[in-house]
Amino acid sequence: MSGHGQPIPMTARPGHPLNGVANVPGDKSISHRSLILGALSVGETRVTGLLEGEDVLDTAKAMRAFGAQVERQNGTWVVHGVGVGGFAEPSDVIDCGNSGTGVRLIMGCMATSPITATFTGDASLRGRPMGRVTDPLSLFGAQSFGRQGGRLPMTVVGAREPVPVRYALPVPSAQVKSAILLAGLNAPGETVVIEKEATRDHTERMLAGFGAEVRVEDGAEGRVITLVGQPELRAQTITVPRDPSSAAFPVCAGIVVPGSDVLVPNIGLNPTRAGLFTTLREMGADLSYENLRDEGGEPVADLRARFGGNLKGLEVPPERAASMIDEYPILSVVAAFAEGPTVMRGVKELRVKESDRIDAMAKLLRAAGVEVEEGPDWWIVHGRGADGVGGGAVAESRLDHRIAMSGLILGMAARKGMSVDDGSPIATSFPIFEALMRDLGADLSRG
Ligand SMILES: O=C(O)C1=C[C@@H](OP(=O)(O)O)[C@@H](O)[C@H](O)C1
Ligand SMILES: C=C(OP(=O)(O)O)C(=O)O
Repeated sequence: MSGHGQPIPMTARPGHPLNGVANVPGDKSISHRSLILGALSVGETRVTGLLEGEDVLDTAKAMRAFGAQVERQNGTWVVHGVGVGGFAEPSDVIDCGNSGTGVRLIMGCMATSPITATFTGDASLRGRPMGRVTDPLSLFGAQSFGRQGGRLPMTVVGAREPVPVRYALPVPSAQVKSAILLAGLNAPGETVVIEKEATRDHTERMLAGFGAEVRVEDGAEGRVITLVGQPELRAQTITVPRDPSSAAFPVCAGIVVPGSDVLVPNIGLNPTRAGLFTTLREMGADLSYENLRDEGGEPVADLRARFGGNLKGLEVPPERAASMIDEYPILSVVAAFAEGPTVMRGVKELRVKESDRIDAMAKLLRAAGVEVEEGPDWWIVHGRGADGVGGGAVAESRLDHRIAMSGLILGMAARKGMSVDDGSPIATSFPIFEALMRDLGADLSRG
């Protein structure tokens, strides 16, 4: 769990081109879901390529607390599930560390069982809104008792006689959608979630892969997802693909650090996740998709990112936001090295992530000499061109891995480098970031 150890100050310095192959770790979203769906299945689920970051390890611990067996055997994660409706009541508080995905999905999957669980997390997670999940869970018959504003710690009392739910998402959130679908697993009848904008669809796809009946229809109201409750989920063998959200960091570093040529192999280009790469290409980045192929019904490519030095700012289409929601911090770094403004609208959700990411990046960029304007759900970064960013400051990472990594990538290309006060949160999603960036040639040090 982040935020419990000593802060790790880190500094990145310019003048070191990045070259080589970057093998980024497994997808965080799919890793959480592999453990959770494995725990809700009958039989032995085997998972290779699991992201062994703190967020996912906290979910593994939580699944054990609800009665599943979860073990790592020679690099493969083996889960012996308890079946839908088989969760036991945990004997202690469930600590999900820094992970919004972990806590919200787990609340969903226990909310329709007759058990009670209390959830907490680190200071970042305790500041994030949980009402977006507990409101729809109350429609199944679950109750919740948390702090003011629907904050953790929070106790969820699962419904004894759950009823299925039909719910239109008020916010574009895959976590809320997933919590409802996971709760719907143990409710009789059909649970329906409607989303106006498509958010990442891993839960729907994986539920179908584990044997649940899931229908997805595009209608006038948006995407309508229907799950037939009380299936028997069957254990699966899963190979977790590499994480496009982690790939974003070496890709963007390759684009902004002069002289770089970086290959990031095997990255899924599921349209619900790939918005950043489309945007970078529109900005004029030298980013190519090599060896484009189909794996398990999804497009996959090796991403090759080279420094070109002639990026142009643009307006990111707001309807693209969900498909790149975790990538706005690193996009704002690329935008700083572009010519002209980059306008990002429809991104209110950035304010309720591990930190308020608009505020955190605006302060970081301003400290580096970049002008930023912001409003409740928009921000504009005024680019300074390929060699126009000064840097030379220490930014606060605010218990937010993506802010820490974004600050360090900025430092690799800014004239005076950049430091962050605490790189320890990086271990939540990308534990090998430091070693991987150094292997590419980055001058990245602690202190
Ligand atoms: O479902 C998921 O795995 C995730 C959904 C997104 O959150 P929201 O659902 O809050 O948008 C994203 O920011 C997070 O990193 C992972
Ligand atoms: C928002 C993120 O994660 P979570 O919501 O799971 O904490 C993220 O990884 O950028």
